[in-house]
Amino acid sequence: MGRSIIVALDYSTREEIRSFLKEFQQESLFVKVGMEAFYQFGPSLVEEIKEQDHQLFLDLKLHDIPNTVKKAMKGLAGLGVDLVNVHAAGGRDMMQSALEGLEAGSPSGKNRAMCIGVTHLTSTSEEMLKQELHINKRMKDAVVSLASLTKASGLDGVVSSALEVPWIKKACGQSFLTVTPGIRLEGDLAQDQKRVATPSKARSLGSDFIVVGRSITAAENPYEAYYKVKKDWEGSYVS
Ligand SMILES: O=C(O)c1cc(=O)[nH]c(=O)n1[C@@H]1O[C@H](COP(=O)(O)O)[C@@H](O)[C@H]1O
Repeated sequence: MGRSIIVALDYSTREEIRSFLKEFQQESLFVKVGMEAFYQFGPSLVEEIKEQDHQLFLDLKLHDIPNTVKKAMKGLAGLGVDLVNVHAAGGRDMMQSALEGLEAGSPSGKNRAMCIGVTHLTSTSEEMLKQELHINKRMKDAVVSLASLTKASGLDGVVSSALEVPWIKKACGQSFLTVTPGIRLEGDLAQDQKRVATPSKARSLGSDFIVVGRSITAAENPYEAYYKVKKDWEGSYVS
């Protein structure tokens, strides 16, 4: 898995998803199907996207008791997606059970999907961390703590904001994947996101994948917006 853009297909109709993907028949994308689309359109949407040869992140952020997460992951593994996630706050047993479920449900001869842990949502500020979650830590330390637990549980990486990536890489190693939402093009509104970065900033901080939703999907021309994000992301590449 190389560094790339993951487009969050947070559309409320299947038609909008289809017409977005229709623009990319010549190019294989990495897309994300999250709760909004999956809860409405279900596994058949995943099958439809996989048939078009796009890579797929199924973002359902599982967070439940270990046994439930294991069984749920076993079911999701059969969909043949490339990347799935859980909330790291579910703990070590839950994360290990997620991996066991994924392995048990993966079709024989196929690698299991990559599995990552969500640290602190990019919609959480340091103030919220203290006032609402009663975690008296700097955001970077709270994120690194969950990233280290995720790594110790055997997962492949984490979701965090781009701003914490250098500390995650320092604590968990360069090959530990960092998937970073909260991405905005210069001048775009942050909306509900609190920890944001531009694609070029995320790249320079070392993100492996940026997750981009509204900067692309809510643009007047999503196709052009995708290439604008791509140019900003790739333009600042430092090898
Ligand atoms: O797991 C995620 O993908 C995720 C984690 C997180 O901390 N923050 C976050 O925004 N996301 C997802 O990333 C996407 C960001 O969308 P935009 O804010 O529209 O770019 C949404 O689909 C969120 O569900």
